[in-house]
Amino acid sequence: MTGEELKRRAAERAVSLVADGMRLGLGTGSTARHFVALLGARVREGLDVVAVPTSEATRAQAEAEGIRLTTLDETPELDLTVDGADELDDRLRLIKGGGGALLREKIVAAASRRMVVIADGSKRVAVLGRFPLPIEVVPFGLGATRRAVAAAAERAGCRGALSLRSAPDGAPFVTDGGHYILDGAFGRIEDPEALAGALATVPGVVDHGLFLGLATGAVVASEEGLAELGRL
Ligand SMILES: O=C(CO)[C@H](O)[C@H](O)COP(=O)(O)O
Repeated sequence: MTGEELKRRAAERAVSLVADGMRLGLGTGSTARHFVALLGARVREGLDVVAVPTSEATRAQAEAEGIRLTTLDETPELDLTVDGADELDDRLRLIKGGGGALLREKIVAAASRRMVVIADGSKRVAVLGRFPLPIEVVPFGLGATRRAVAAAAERAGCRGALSLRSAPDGAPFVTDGGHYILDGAFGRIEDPEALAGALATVPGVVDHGLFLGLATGAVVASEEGLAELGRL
């Protein structure tokens, strides 16, 4: 089975969790894209839901699928968010933000009663950190913020290169919120909570891709079948 087929399998299970009347959060990335496509098919069959997208890319896809959209201003509490992840551990701690949407993804997940992660088996790790940690920063003061991020990470036991993410044209990648992303190649993050706490003290850091205590469940698809973690 290809990676895309595995992602679709996980998305199919997540779509089965959606019921009429639900207020949904729609994730971002190639796995979430399968979910939005499958959800769109159910909406065209008559399913009545309303959804908040976590990126402009997902907004465009959801609109094209005919999914009714809302905002967290109109609908501040959601029933279920379904999103992908770059890594997840057995305690449902995540690294997200490979697609650059981590800030809206975290706001939407925090506004949801349930957040279900959909992923293929390659995303499951024993210890977070193989995937570089995205850290969203304000462009102003980038040099100083980068130094402060490095110092904060070191206090939490993490060292590694902090690379400014680039767009395909070589310019800095700019998030939907107008920020830059530093990708921290820390390797093993032994204490994600300590790192999250340390990063939160740095002025100029808007947010980071550690999602701790947000995911309530996960569907992980591999050749062996679907593994379900936590509460779906
Ligand atoms: O956090 C994300 C975007 O900001 C994505 O959920 C994450 O990067 C996983 O993407 P994919 O499903 O394409 O592997």
